[in-house]
Amino acid sequence: MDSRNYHQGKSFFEKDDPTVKYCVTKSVHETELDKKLKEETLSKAEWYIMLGAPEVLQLGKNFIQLIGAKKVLDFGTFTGASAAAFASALPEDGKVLTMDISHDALNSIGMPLIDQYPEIKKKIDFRKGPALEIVDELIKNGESGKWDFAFIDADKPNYPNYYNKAVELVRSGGVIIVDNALFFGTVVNEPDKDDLTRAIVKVNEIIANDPRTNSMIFDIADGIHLAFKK
Ligand SMILES: C[S@@+](CC[C@H](N)C(=O)[O-])C[C@H]1O[C@@H](n2cnc3c(N)ncnc32)[C@H](O)[C@@H]1O
Repeated sequence: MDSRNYHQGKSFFEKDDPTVKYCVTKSVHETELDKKLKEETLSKAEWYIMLGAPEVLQLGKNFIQLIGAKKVLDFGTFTGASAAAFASALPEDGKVLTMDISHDALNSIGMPLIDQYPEIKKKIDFRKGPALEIVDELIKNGESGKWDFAFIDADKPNYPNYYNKAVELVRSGGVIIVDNALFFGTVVNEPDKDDLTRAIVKVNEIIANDPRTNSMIFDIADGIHLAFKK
């Protein structure tokens, strides 16, 4: 851990803030599985701070349904919370391809819960390996422009690469959510803090100047950069 306040922003760490509580109560609709994954991850995972914020996952679900998404890319599985949330918003024939270099947290915490919901599990393709290699393989196999939605939430130094690959893979009208766009305030207060912060600053710059997408940064949870493929 470093000097960042990793408890800043996400609603499950801001329980005493009445505005956060109001917004979450009025707009976040977690499934039973979403709630179980959140509770087990927060209580059992060593790196529980990595858990996706329910409000960000809700926004992802809303976009998935709005654009009629069927194919979702999920960069960073961890315990499976984002993959399971997105799968719950997809139609029967929808698919989430979720990528992670490790399945330790998934196997020990997430999968025993996901196993209890076969209708969700059958929509998720759990791939173990470096996400960059997996998406490069997709591009090589002619999958460019065939995906609807992407959520970028894996290793920070690769965020610029993941964004560029996601723009390539997502169709026109598709949506990309880049998580941690404010990186606990460091992109504003200490943009040169370290390689991780510099990578987030860089991806925000790439998106801001990208003629392939329209975009907007939102100050929810740890910040998200939304990109809409033209
Ligand atoms: C912030 S967590 C993902 C959280 C998850 N999306 C959620 O909503 O709870 C980041 C994950 O990225 C994974 N990761 C790190 N480097 C990676 C890489 N090169 N390729 C794929 N996944 C990676 C980590 O193992 C970790 O589980």
